[in-house]
Amino acid sequence: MSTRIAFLKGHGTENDFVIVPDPENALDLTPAAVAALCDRRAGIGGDGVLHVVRSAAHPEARHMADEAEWFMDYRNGDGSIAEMCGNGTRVFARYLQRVGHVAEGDIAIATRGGVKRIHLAKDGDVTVGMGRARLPEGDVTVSVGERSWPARNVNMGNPHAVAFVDDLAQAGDLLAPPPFSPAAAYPDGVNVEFVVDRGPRHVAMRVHERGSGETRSCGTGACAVAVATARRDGADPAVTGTPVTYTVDVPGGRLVITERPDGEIEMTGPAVIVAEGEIDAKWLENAAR
Ligand SMILES: N[C@@H](CCC[C@H](N)C(=O)O)C(=O)O
Repeated sequence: MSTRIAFLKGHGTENDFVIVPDPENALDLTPAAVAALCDRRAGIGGDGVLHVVRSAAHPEARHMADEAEWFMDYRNGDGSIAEMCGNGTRVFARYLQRVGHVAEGDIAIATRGGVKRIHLAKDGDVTVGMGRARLPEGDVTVSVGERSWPARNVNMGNPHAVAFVDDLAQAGDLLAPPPFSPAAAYPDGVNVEFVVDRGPRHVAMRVHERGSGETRSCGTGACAVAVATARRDGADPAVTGTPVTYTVDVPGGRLVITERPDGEIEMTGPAVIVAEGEIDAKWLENAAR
């Protein structure tokens, strides 16, 4: 193995990622190695890792290789695997553009949540087709300390609980995952969004992400919030035949989410690469154990 492994660092509305290009899927990125890379003191630091692999070289993505050459093997900061990462898809696309794997315009990438279509402007925002939301039936409750709120269960490929609160400060320090019930609603854990109104079709949120803690933004979370807010507001594009757009402010910036009458959701926001460097392979090998 070479003694140096290339990496880049990027973010989308301050949801930040260590990008590890590994076209032939040669690296052994164990959960411990991912957690070490994401460690903000002893590692590089990030909410998660975007492992960049050719779809044809990854057992989970081979079936998508005809549609999308590149697979976003996303990992949470604690090393766990998640089905989807919305901000990650934008940053992943920006990386592919930067190194010349794709040109600006329309591209496709493979994710565990299926193939995602992305529109990549040269320097501007990136738009991702996020697919449809699923809204499983059943009451869900989330709590922080002594307070509890009813939450809407929204699945964007990954699970979300969306709670409307009076003030985002009610979410507290979010150092631990907010407890939820019933446990059966989310057998694999959940991302929890706390939401307040900011104006017509404009909300703000904070999020505690499964596997990463409180982050400055969550793209799938913002989509879940837009859909939950639309239904609360009595807006359903499938019924009215008219697209609905919400602006979702996150601590790290702003995302714009549109739900179309066919249920397809589009998310638009920034994606920035901030640095490139080399990882010491020996350090990573030790961290991987
Ligand atoms: N930050 C991401 C979501 C990442 C996955 C999530 N923590 C999970 O475990 O489902 C986003 O932008 O969507």
